[in-house]
Amino acid sequence: MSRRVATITLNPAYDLVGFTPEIERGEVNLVETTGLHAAGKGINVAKVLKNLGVDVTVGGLLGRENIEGFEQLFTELGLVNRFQVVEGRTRINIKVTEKGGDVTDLNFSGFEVSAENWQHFKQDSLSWVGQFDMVCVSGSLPKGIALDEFTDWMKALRQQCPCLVFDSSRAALDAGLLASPWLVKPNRRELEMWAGRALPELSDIITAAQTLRDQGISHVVVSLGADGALWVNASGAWLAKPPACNIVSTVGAGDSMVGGLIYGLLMGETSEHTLRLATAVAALAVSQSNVGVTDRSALAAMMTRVELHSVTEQQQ
Ligand SMILES: Nc1ncnc2c1ncn2[C@@H]1O[C@H](COP(=O)(O)OP(=O)(O)O)[C@@H](O)[C@H]1O
Ligand SMILES: O=P(O)(O)OC[C@H]1O[C@](O)(COP(=O)(O)O)[C@@H](O)[C@@H]1O
Repeated sequence: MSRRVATITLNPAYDLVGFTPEIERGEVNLVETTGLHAAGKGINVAKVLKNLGVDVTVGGLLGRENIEGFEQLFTELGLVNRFQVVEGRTRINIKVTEKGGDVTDLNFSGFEVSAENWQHFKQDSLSWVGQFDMVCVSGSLPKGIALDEFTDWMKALRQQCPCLVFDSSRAALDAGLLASPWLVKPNRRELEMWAGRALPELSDIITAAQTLRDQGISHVVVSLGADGALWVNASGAWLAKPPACNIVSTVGAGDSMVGGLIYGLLMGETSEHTLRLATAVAALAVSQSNVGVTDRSALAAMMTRVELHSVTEQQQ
């Protein structure tokens, strides 16, 4: 029986989120705490999907020593928990928003994964991923997981579940892309790092996205921060732009977009509708301290404010 969606987060995090008018480097900065959330990319995606009414299973690796906040979240949201517990602590990441809306991320390192942990995780995850309509792998890799091991696991995952969604950065992004996932969502900076060059114009981004498509990736969605997102697939290319938003925290904006994309695709919506929805979900996320869709009417209203157009050959 199909079990809808599973998200896998190999390196989750508690996000300590706060606000200070202006960060002064090398000085003592007083920060107003806006939240401490059990998070990490796949967990944020799962939260959005669950809010939208989709059954979600969450998996990956979690540190034993500070697991309670995650267990509480899974129970509260009714997420099916398939995380493997490893020795050590899940990391805490610090996210500080300044008055202009800039966010500084301090992403720390957490537990280290032993060879035995990784073997067990591979075996276990590959025994259940095939039950799902879509599987989303997102985020960085903890210490102990070699890049070639990650590529091999992603390839095996792709065999089990063709609709593999992937969102990562730096070396883990490069390693995961070698498995040709079904959908990938880099942000502009991540795409530039993968491409090894700056991508200043929309046409540069489209060219890089097409290169990824040529490598067997069906859907390439490039998120562009306040400028919105570009989606390139076999049917065309579209650009969505959100309205100007009051920024509380952009943390989880990308994850919210991934959640919206998965939701639209799962529901069989068109690319246009799905991109509009995902852009609206992400716009709501930046106006709050945490991710999630708590008000469906606010989402519907935000969708009407997203500007969306097809990117024609001429514009490309
Ligand atoms: N300042 C903003 N105003 C409105 N929407 C935003 C803003 N920043 C981000 N978003 C939305 O969130 C999406 C993801 O943000 P982005 O910064 O590109 O990704 P990531 O969080 O992965 O770095 C964007 O495509 C956009 O739809
Ligand atoms: O796994 P990474 O790449 O280190 O990122 C982890 C961080 O990304 C987040 O999932 C937020 O991601 P986005 O802002 O890209 O949506 C945080 O919850 C977490 O602290």
